[in-house]
Amino acid sequence: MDFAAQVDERLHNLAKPPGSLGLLEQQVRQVFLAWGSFQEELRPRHIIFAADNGVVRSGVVAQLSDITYMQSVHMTEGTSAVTCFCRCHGIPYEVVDVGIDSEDAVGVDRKIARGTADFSVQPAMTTEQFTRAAAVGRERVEAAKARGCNILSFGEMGIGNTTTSAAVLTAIAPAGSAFLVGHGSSKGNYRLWFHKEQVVKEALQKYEGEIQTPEDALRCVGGFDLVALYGAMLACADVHLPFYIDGFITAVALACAVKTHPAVRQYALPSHISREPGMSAALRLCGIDEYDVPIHADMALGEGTGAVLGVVMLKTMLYAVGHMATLDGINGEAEERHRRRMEKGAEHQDDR
Ligand SMILES: O=C(O)c1ccc[n+]([C@@H]2O[C@H](COP(=O)([O-])O)[C@@H](O)[C@H]2O)c1
Ligand SMILES: Cc1cc2nc[nH]c2cc1C
Repeated sequence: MDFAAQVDERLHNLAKPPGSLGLLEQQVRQVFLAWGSFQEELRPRHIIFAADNGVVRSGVVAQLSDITYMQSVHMTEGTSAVTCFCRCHGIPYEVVDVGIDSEDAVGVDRKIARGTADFSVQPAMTTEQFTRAAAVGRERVEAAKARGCNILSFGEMGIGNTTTSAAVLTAIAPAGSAFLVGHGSSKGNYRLWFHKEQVVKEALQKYEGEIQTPEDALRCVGGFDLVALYGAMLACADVHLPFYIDGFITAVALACAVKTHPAVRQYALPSHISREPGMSAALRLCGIDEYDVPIHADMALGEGTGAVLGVVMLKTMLYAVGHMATLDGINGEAEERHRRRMEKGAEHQDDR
């Protein structure tokens, strides 16, 4: 029996109606297949790539870009949403500074530049910067693997990165795809939203001749966080490490990675559906349907909040797989109990 058949048999034989744990079962199945073995313990790590985006100078966000630096510092101190989620569940994490606009680095210092260039004026980064950012992602995954991690979750922090993600997605999605640009962290600000759409549209016209591949799109209109995520996801496929994506930004990085190297899909687990309108389109490019996503909770924070919740669900499910009674066992017990009850019933009838 090949390993996939063994996994199916094991899950099918848990003491519950087959398939009744829905996506939890499907995800634990995917993780066993990614590992190529049954492992009982989850050794997670959450990796957050943080960077600033030059396109904020085109007025696409309402927030100060200084929030990238401040929130990344809070992450290292454990006082951001995602790092509270991690601490609550004992999940180790790291913040990787791939390009925060600050003199001092935050967390793991892999700063490539103090933010990207404004893509409405020039390509977001040079080819050399692209290569370095992708290598940072790969290096962090290899380091996690060397530490013995068997599951990763990815998050990001970067004011302006819903604009870079929408621009990359527009470049790689089928022509004419609608609703790829969203409100980002400025929910309900329609003036900003229209402007953002315009900035994305004009940039894609500007780089039309230059963008042929997902990598071109990431370099011209992406960000260092997106590129590091992209490099990290490619590396996960190479070292057989399954990983959870989070919201819109990580979904766009995944769409690029799957387009470049389709095997990445086998290692990628969706966690939640972001409120950003482009989320579903990005997932569909990866072959993931909205119904394949376990958490529909109107979240749109980023940082990897949904991804960490995915890890928590997986840990719960893995424990259940390791400790649940079997269907064969419970069926046998039920038959035995039934037989004894019938015998008892017959004895009572004899008594009468
Ligand atoms: O992950 C998402 O789906 C998501 C949706 C909206 C906002 N965000 C977070 O908010 C920031 C980007 O929003 P914005 O408006 O500055 O482009 C960035 O730090 C992301 O982590 C993240
Ligand atoms: C406060 C704040 C926290 C964030 N975390 C991720 N993106 C964010 C954007 C803002 C504005």
